[in-house]
Amino acid sequence: MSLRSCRYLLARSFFDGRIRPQSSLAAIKSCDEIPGPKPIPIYKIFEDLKKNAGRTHKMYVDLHKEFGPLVQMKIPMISMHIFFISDPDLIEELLRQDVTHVRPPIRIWNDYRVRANQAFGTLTTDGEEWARMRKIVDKPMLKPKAVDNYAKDIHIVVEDLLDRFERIRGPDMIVENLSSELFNWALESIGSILYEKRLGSLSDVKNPENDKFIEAVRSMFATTVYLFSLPPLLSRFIMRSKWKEHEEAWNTIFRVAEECTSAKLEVIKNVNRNEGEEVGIIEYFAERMPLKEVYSNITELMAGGVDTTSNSSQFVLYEIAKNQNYQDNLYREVQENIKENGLVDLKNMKYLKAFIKETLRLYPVANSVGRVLQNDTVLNGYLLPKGKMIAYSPYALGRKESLFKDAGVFKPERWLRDQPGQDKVHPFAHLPFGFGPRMCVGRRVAEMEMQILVCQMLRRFRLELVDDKPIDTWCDIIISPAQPIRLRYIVRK
Ligand code: HEM
Repeated sequence: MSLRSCRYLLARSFFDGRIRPQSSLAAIKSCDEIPGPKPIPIYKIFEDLKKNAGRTHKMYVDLHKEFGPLVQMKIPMISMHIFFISDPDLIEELLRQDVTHVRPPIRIWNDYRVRANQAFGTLTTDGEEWARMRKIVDKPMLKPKAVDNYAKDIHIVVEDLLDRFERIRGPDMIVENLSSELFNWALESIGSILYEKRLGSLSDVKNPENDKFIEAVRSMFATTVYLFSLPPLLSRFIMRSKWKEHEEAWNTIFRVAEECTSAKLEVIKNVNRNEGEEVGIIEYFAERMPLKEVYSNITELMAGGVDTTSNSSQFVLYEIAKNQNYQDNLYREVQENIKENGLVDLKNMKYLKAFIKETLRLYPVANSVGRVLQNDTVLNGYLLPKGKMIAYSPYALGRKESLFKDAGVFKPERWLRDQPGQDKVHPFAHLPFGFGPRMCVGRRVAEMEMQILVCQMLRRFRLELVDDKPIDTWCDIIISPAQPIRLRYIVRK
């Protein structure tokens, strides 16, 4: 940015009142002065992608170690200019003042919707359209009372998973392919909430459509890594086969979700409701948004509900098996909170919640959470112009020693506030679900699914690691285990 345009932005920001009067004009620096690596030329993008395959989350750790809490990255040929922050005070300043909640779009996802004549859902849209839809989606997805109503179904799905584990365990008590089992469980859980019916992902005779959906979500994320940093037209031209794979993945995702949604809409047509009667999610949406948006939002919720909860749950089970003393603590808490109806009362389970929080600190699903600045903004003494992208990496924050003592150590106690001598954690140092009105809409469902999974799993099994080989993380848009997690499931007497 030239000095002239920088001065112009500064002057404009003063008039707009976005720079506090005490900030002296001379002290505010241009964003060009923010430290960062040398811009990647376009011909090196593929080399860079290859070099960092699966490790972009670790790259963010390295970036902040080398360049500090505010870093800039540039790919000039495609006009990509993004800032990364890892100081929770700055993250708080940014997210609290942000009233527009515009996330950097993943252009190929949007491009697919336009080309396939599909509507956008809350995941892919912004501005007034997003705000209108999000208001509708929030109620059945985030309101605690609404989410409590899903507990019974989530519980039944977990029990089916555990019955299945007992059936498929080998003589050595090992369940192979945990990731596939948990993908199916997560799909079954979100399906039971959205469609109020069972999809059959956990039965021995499976519906092939479920496998196709799971594979399509995996492929959609995996191909996104290659395609998203280029303009859609260019990536379609240069990486034809990846584009085809990406498009086919979305076709399957939309087709399977649409078939389930249409079947539910057919059922709803024939139901006579009493005034004020509680309705399910699809009916609730259908009364409040155009049909095309019902389809797109249900599709995005179904797709968003699979890899996220399943990968996090894999890490939760791994840490339980790895830390037998923590497993004992968890089991004790579960036993103390069994209600008369046989279900576990999740409300008071502080240790369980701390355990899941600690898992998401070390293994957050989202690689980065970003916003597009809607105003010229001064952050850390630099002027960041309107329209620029800014992001934080939950993984880099979680691994930062200055924010978490013994950052590499799994220690659920750090989240128990009533324990003496606990370090105070900055509230903006741990945001695995994002923050504010744009926060993950599936958060409460995901938390409840994981909590019920752990409780019921521990009531039935003691978990043990098969071997001591460390498990690394892999990242393609979302973070997952780099190696298969192999556990023994020993039935409790
Ligand atoms: C451990 C589980 C999960 C994690 C860690 C997670 C994380 C996130 C994060 C970081 C965001 C971006 C938030 C922001 O920009 O501030 C997000 C958005 C979103 N998530 Fe999740 N998620 C999880 C589970 C789920 C589930 C189960 C669903 C579906 C039921 C879901 C659906 C969505 C959707 C639709 C959005 C976009 C919302 C919007 O932009 O308005 N997520 N999630």
